[in-house]
Amino acid sequence: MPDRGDADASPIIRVRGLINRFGAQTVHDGLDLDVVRGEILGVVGGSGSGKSVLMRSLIGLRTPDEGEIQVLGVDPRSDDPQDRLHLERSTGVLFQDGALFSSLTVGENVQVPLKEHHPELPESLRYELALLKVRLAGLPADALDKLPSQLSGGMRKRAALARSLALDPPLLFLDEPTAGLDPIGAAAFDRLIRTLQQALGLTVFLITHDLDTLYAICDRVAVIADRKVVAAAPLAEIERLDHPWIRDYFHGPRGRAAHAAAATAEDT
Ligand SMILES: Nc1ncnc2c1ncn2[C@@H]1O[C@H](COP(=O)(O)OP(=O)(O)OP(=O)(O)O)[C@@H](O)[C@H]1O
Repeated sequence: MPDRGDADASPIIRVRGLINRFGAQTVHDGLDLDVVRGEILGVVGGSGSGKSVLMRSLIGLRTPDEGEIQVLGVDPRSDDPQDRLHLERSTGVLFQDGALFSSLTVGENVQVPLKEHHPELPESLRYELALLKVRLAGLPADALDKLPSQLSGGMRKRAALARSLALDPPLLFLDEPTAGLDPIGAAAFDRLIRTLQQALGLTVFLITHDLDTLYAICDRVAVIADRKVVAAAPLAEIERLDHPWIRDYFHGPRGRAAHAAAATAEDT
């Protein structure tokens, strides 16, 4: 029986010596990362630095060229069906585009993982559970019977979040959840993630370009540069590091504005 990472002290995600290559291009070269149980870890890095490839490796969509990955104590590419099932049931994923089935209503979308993993549940209970998740994600009950195309971009993100929460996973992967949202919608989505993380005790791996998100909700930030995680620490520590990408990102005009906005929010 593998240790499926139930001991509280162990990191919920552990990556060692990860190497990912595409032909002659090396995207990750000896990347190490720990994600601590119960934290929101923001993952940042320049465009093409390998954030999404890292997430794909963690959720088992890509076999790394080298290195070790443990998610909840399990190798995401394990051949053991029990391990794969354990991970599928314990992780929720929100892809950048939401990836909802366009021909299904929001309620049907949320029920997809429930049908797959709990076919024994009666239809009425599945419906009730879908309603609960939709409400948890901050959508009105009448969103349940709408098609994704009938929702705004922000509501679609919430619907996709509701689906990712369908199985009550302890671990959430979010790829740029606020991309494409206006600043007010993005701030509301940030608050929702923070609230859910606290209420449900979630661990969140969150890829973002959004500096406001980092300041508003991330407990720690992992910076990917030079094909590795060059730093993983609370934001206050990251800001002090003398690394060219970190300097440009956090101390450029947008970084200063986000910092000032966060300081103002704390004062009020
Ligand atoms: N399936 C693939 N085949 C070939 N190259 C790929 C593939 N997937 C990713 N890459 C390359 O790997 C690099 C990292 O891609 P990735 O999508 O992880 O970057 P990212 O940090 O998420 O970027 P962004 O912030 O722009 O979304 C890029 O140069 C990309 O072109």
